[in-house]
Amino acid sequence: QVPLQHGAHRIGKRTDADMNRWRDYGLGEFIHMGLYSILGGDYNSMHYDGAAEWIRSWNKLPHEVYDNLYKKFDPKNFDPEVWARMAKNMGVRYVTITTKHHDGFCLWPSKYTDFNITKTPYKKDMIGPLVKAFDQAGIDVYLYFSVMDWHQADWRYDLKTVADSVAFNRFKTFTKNQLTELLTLYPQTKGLWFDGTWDNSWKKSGAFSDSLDQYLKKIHPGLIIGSRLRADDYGNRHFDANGHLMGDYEQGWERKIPSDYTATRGNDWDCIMTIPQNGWGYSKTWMGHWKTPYELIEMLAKCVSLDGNFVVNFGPKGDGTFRKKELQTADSIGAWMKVNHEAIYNAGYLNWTKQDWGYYTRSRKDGKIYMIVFNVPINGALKVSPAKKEHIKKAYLLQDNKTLHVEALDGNDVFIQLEQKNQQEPFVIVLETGQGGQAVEGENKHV
Ligand SMILES: COc1ccc([C@@H]2N[C@@H](C)[C@@H](O)[C@H]2O)cc1
Repeated sequence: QVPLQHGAHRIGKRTDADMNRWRDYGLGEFIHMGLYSILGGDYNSMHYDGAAEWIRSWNKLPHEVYDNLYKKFDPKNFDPEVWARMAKNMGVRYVTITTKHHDGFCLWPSKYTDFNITKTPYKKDMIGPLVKAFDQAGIDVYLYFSVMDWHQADWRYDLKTVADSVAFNRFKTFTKNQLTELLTLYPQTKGLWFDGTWDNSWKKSGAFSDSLDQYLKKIHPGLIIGSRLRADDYGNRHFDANGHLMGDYEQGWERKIPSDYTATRGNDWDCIMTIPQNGWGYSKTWMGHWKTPYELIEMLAKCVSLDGNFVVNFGPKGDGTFRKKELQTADSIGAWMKVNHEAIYNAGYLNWTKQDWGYYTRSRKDGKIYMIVFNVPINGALKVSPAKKEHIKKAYLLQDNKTLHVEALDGNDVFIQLEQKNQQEPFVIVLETGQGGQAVEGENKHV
């Protein structure tokens, strides 16, 4: 064990009520809205092929052109109730909204910089109405905040000179002030989602990141902060020099999902995912493959089966509306969740052997076991190998309670026989199990 002042202060999961609520979310939504939403990845009829919210870093776009976009920022058709209803219908239980991305533009009336929404034609605060609308819809709100701030003269990528450190100390104070402002203006906020913390300047500020984390939780008890905020004494991020997670959950799964349970290291975690291949802010022309609702539902099932949450990102247009394909995606996921949410909400990992047909989840409320089926075998027989002392007593379709035939195999394995094999979308089977005792009777019991 390396002695650390600013490594993990808690070993193992955080288990208070706020964190237990976070663990049970299952499905979430991310929203990226900012000046970049105006351009949609294009400038001067050229298309930037990077992530649209990074267009300011494109050498074909002069910084002062980008930074003057605030003069055009006017989401005329923005309606927080519409955003909240879309999320509610999709079945999400938490939403993370960008308050300030790397470009430094603030969607709230910050008194620490004029580069904020009150100086735009729109003038009004967007964060307050969104927090209120989501909160009233029963959706927990988290605020995305980029530490890296390209607009602030005191931002530094590295600390090479005394002057760098003097400037960066001013920057740290600015950052702490803005975060205090956000938590004071929007007390319903359940957590902060930090980004832009990979540069050397921040890696050398482990002590500050630790004291900031503790300060924010002191002024906002219960606040949830992932592992992307802190650096330890040696600049390690997410996991300290002793391999312990620094944060309330692992926040590294961006556009990727753990391969198996081992890869989660037993921590809480969530995966944030773009619907296109990459790109978080609105892009007029989507590059590459647009994930279907089927693919997103399979990612959701996989995340929950590995004790994580799954968060789908949306990038509204500069006028404050969502593109049609995003609305359709939210609708399709919502339709599936209406029927199958029992297998997703308050559910998590089950230590049974993974089978080809799909994923197991187990309810944290009543221990019920769910099979989320994506691949039906040609013979319609779904293999289930319960853990040693667990036996399948009954199997039925969640959508219509139809009991399915269970055939005992060797040991306490079973085949669950599907009567029809032409399902058009993923479906859920509920398993009722008994500890010990007699397995389900099978006609041709193998001896
Ligand atoms: C590969 O480097 C990056 C840096 C920043 C990001 C930002 N994190 C996501 C949550 C988006 O905000 C993206 O701009 C993504 C990849």
